[in-house]
Amino acid sequence: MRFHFTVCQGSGNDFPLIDARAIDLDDATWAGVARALADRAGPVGGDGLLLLTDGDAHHAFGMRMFNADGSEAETCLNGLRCVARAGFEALGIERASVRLKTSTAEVSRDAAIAPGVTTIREVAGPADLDVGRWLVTGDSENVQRPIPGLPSARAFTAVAMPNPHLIAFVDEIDEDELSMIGRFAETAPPLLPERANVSFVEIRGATAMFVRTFERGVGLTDSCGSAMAASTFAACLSGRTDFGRELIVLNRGGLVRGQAEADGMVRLSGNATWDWTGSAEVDAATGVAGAVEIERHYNDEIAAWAEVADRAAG
Ligand SMILES: N[C@@H](CCC[C@H](N)C(=O)O)C(=O)O
Repeated sequence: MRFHFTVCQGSGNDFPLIDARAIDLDDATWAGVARALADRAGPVGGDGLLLLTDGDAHHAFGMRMFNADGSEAETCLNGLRCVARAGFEALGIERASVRLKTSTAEVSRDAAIAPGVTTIREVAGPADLDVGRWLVTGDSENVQRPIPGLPSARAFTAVAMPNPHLIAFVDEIDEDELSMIGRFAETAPPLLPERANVSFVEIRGATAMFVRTFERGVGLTDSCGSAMAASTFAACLSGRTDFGRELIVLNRGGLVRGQAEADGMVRLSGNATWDWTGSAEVDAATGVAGAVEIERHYNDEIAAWAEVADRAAG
C-alpha cells in the first residue's frame, strides 16, 4: 500500500500523519503501518503514527495515535495539535471538538507562540487520579507516594490523561534512572498491566518546569504532551504551583504553555509544525516501509521552530 503523509512535530515529538478519513483498514494493519513508518531505522521515522479520522454528530473529526511499537494510545497531546491543524486545514474551520480513543478534547487556533509558528490550543482531561484500573497496588489513588513493586523509592503521582502516566518530581533528572523505570514499565509487570509513560520533572523557578519522559511503546522522546499535561496537574496537586496559573513547560524539543484547573482539565498551547510531506510504500504485514518520495519541505516552519527550541534549551 502507498500512503501519503505529512511528517510533523509538536514540541519535538515527531510523527507521520495520515489523512485516514477515506482509508478503511483494520487495527492490526494500522499497527503494522505505524511500525513501518515510525521505525527510526527506516526511511521515515517518528515517535508514532497519527491518523486524522472522520467526525460524527459531536466531533468535527477524530484522532487515532499508534506508538512506534504499534500499540494504540488513548491520546497524544503533542500529536493532537498536529491533527487539529490538519483537520482545520481540511475542513476550513478554526476550532473543533475532537474524538479521541476514549475521550473528547477541544482544540482551537491560538496566537503564535513565536513568529512563524502555527500554534494550537488544546483542552484535555479531566486528569484522572482513580488509577486502580491500570496501577495494581490495591489503592485506587497514588499521589506523591512510592509505588511498592516499582524499582524506585521515589514518590510518584499516578494520573491518566486518560493514557497512564507516572510522574516524579526530582532535583535533577537522571536519564539512566528514568530509562530503567520506563523499561520496567514496558515489560507490563502485574503492577502495570497496561504499561505506563514515566516522567521525571524538574521545577525551574516559580513559572516553569522541565519534563523528560520515557514513553510507553516508544522509549525516551524529546517531548510528550500528555506527560506535560499530567505533570502540570501533578505540580498543582502537590502545591508546587497553583491551579489556574500558566506555566512554561520545557522539554528537550522546546516548550508548551500549560495550565491545569482544579476540575482536572488541562490546557496546553504549543506548536504544530510541518516538516515535510511525501509518500511511501508500506508492507503492513512485515512493518517495513519502502523508498520515500518527498513532495515538499517546510523550511520556514522548521526554522521558526528551531529558534524556539534553541531558546528553550537555554
Ligand atoms: N507523545 C504523546 C503520547 C503518546 C502515547 C503514549 N506513548 C502512550 O502510549 O500513552 C503525547 O504527546 O501525549
